[in-house]
Amino acid sequence: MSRNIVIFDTTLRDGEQSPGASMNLGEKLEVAQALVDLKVDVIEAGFPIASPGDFEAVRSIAENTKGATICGLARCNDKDIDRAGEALKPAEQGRIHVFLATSAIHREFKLKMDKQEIIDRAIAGVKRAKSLCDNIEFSPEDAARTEIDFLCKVVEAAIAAGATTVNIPDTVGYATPAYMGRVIADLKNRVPNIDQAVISVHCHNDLGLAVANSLAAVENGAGQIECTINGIGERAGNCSLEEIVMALKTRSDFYHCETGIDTTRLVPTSRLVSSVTGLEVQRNKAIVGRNAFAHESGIHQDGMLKNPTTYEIMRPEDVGFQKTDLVLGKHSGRAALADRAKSLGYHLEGDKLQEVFEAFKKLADKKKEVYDSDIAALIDKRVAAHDDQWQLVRYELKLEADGIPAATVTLKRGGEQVTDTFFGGDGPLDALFRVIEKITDTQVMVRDYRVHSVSQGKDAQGESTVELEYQNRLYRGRGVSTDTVEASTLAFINALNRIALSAGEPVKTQYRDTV
Ligand SMILES: CC(=O)SCCNC(=O)CCNC(=O)[C@H](O)C(C)(C)COP(=O)(O)OP(=O)(O)OC[C@H]1O[C@@H](n2cnc3c(N)ncnc32)[C@H](O)[C@@H]1OP(=O)(O)O
Ligand SMILES: CC(C)C(=O)C(=O)O
Repeated sequence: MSRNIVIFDTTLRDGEQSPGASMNLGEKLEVAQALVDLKVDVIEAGFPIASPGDFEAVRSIAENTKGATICGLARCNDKDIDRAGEALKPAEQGRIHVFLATSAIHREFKLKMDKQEIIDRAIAGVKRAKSLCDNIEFSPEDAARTEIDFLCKVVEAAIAAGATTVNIPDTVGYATPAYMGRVIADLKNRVPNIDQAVISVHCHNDLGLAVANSLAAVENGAGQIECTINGIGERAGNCSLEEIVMALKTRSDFYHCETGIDTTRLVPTSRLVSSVTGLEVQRNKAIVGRNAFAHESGIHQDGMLKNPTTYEIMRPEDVGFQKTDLVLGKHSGRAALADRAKSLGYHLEGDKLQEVFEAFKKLADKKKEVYDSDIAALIDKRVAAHDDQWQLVRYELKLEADGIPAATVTLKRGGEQVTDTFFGGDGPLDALFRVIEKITDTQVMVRDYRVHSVSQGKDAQGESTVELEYQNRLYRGRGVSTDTVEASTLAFINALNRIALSAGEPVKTQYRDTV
């Protein structure tokens, strides 16, 4: 049976503690709504005593954001707790999160309290918070560096005083997975009232282990994970929400746990947080980085085209990316090149594929990434290099006395030059296309046709693009000229040449002499 793990998001509190990540009220409300859409269970909206702005952010999120528990942080003193209680008043479901450090280092140097004072203060703080709100979380800050016997005592006292969630922070990212797992197992085994509260973990990433430590905690019985979008937070950050959620989902066979997160919202939420905080997501960041579903090497791309499960353990659509990205570069092979060419409207195989592949490898040695426009240019250059391709010599358009268009076109190919005329059609351009079909002996359907200006002024260049259907495949053509009719004619011929290049000899078809 699957166990539900509560996802506690602290992007707006610990995440905002990343240097330079401050968000204004409007941005915080927007992020809070995105977190609701993502379906997190708890949103830690801020630390109300920290400033009037933080108080107003927590109050306003409590008032306006429905669909998640809204939490406010407080030190273990009356002023902080009362301020948090006040900010959370408008919430449908509120939670006060009281923290007090318990490790020897923090007791001695920071708080200057002995063990008994810590226990007494924790009990008093939880009781005060409980008088304002039913849902209370208590965190023994720096728990991972706290003596385990003392930690058990503090946790037992906090639960007895009314804490409904006990959060075990690895405040300085000191734990390792086996160690974190053991702390949680010890609390489960040694604290008599532990089952009266949810055990939570809050892991920092100083050793790059925040997600691994959180997973180890889950494996040993933790029921809540504290995390942030993109893993932002104090210093090296916190456990990344997207990574922990996808680890639990992808390895549900091992953890037998689930979360309520709508994982298709992960990428949009990551982008929103990155844009409001100004903290960029590194390209190779797991789950949401630009390269997370990008493949550049030929062997991987070939495997991906045969079956995506060969090189992907998750589907990009499941986290909110549109699709896998097969990036063409110096490590790519023929399979990926042919696939990309196909998506651009060319169909390469055999010798033609080999010829373009050799030119592609030379280019890829010089360029980091080969873009679609590079591939199209390579293939088009090959088209132009062949004198077995049709070229426009001249064209003439007239309207006959009865208003019927007449298009006369001269095309050449190698040593051959052909002139022909077509009368009729759906207009002058249709007449032009028909006569070209007649000369080239190729019958196509025009699926799309566009003209737009690509430069400015009276002598602006017009660019025409056409999309032709031929034998159930689409071929695109492009033409540029200051004369838009000529641009359209060139685009049509360009597409017909691509048909010839890709499919070998044009298939002879009957010319349609009626519209
Ligand atoms: C691990 C964490 O992430 S905890 C959250 C950290 N986040 C923040 O600190 C962000 C917001 N903080 C702030 O705006 C300010 O620090 C404030 C407003 C909370 C406090 O400011 P100040 O009153 O000027 O105190 P300052 O920050 O200099 O020092 C912290 C004081 O809180 C005490 N303190 C620290 N933690 C606790 C606690 N959990 N319970 C009670 N007292 C605590 C410290 O001992 C120190 O007290 P002292 O001045 O008597 O030595
Ligand atoms: C307040 C606590 C949970 C915290 O942020 C930490 O210990 O890192």
